[in-house]
Amino acid sequence: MSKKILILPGDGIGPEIVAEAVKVLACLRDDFGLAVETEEALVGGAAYDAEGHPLPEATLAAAQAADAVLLGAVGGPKWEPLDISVRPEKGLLGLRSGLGLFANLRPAILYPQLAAASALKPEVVAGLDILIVRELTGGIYFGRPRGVETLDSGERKGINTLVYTESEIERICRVAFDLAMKRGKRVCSVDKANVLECTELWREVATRVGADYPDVELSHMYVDNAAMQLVRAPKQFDVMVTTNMFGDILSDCAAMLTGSIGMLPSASLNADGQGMYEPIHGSAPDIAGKGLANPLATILSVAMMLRYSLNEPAQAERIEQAVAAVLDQGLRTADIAGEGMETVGTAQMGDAVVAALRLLRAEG
Ligand SMILES: NC(=O)C1=CN([C@@H]2O[C@H](COP(=O)(O)OP(=O)(O)OC[C@H]3O[C@@H](n4cnc5c(N)ncnc54)[C@H](O)[C@@H]3O)[C@@H](O)[C@H]2O)C=CC1
Ligand SMILES: CC(C)CC(=O)C(=O)O
Ligand SMILES: [Mg+2]
Repeated sequence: MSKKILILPGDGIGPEIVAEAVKVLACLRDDFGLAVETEEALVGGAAYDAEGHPLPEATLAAAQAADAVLLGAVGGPKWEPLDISVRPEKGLLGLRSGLGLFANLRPAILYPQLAAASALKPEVVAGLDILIVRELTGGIYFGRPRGVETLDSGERKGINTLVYTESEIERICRVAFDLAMKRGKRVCSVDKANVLECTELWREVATRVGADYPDVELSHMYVDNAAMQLVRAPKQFDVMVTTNMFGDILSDCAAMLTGSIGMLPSASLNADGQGMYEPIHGSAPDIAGKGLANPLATILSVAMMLRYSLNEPAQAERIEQAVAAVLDQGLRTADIAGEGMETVGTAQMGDAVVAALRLLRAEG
């Protein structure tokens, strides 16, 4: 039976990069027998404009009914004047919480072909392969109370709250330890336990969970130091596990070690293995509509979908091989091009990945 994939292009560069990922999916379906069918729906600013809400009920229902969701990005200056409760980003957060996608996996892998594009010296990043495991449905992005209140004095007060229960911390830590068992057997739990009680609890629970994984070496690091260490000596990390906001920030930082934020895919998983897949970047309003965006993070997100939700690891590997092949050919969007290198646009890059896939088939 065909697996159902819901496609949510979103805003800004979202539709441009998703179109390339859909070409790749279509190639796997037509040339490699992948049994998938796709359906498209609105989310984010596009949904707000059409229906007055960034996450229409029909979109959430379609996402819940799908085997997996592929999302581009949401948001942009057009919707910034809106109240936060109806901004495009709220649609994304609603999807994450509505689907229970508490585990966000953000691999930061340096393709050797892009060593020169990394923000760090080649000898510091060669072979880089970090997995950031970010808690995605709790923490300060969801905590209550929240909002802006007006005090008796007339001054306004902004409030957001960092909240985690023990069970929320435990389940994300277990995901991190289980994944570490299949990788380098090291987990670094990132917190701010020196000042935030909530993350003092995080550290305690991470330590308790770690006791169930005697083969995994657990370390703890404050988030400020972790940001610095990522830039100083990133290869000390294998799996990093952290809160929603810290993981959001650290993964953008890690992206630059791989050459560009346009290279980092992600998987957001719930307890049933259902997932949403998206690049870690946003809607990039500065380059939207220009055909300049790098579609590889979105294409690599399809590979993660095949691996984590559709149980098609061989198809996932094909995509990864095809991406490596186009990089070998020297194809570069502007964000990963070295000085003086020729660049290609979004659609050319997507077409090249499809051509590389077809070549793999021809080569048997
Ligand atoms: N998952 C999502 O839908 C996310 C949405 N956003 C939203 O996106 C909008 C823009 O946010 P920013 O802070 O500017 O972050 P951004 O990630 O959209 O862009 C940051 C910088 O990276 C570049 N960039 C991003 N993706 C790229 C790609 N595929 N290829 C080449 N360059 C790329 C952009 O051109 C920009 O210079 C905001 O409305 C924000 O709320 C931000 C992050 C994630
Ligand atoms: C709406 C934001 C929380 C999205 C974001 O920056 C992210 O998930 O990386
Ligand atoms: Mg982010």
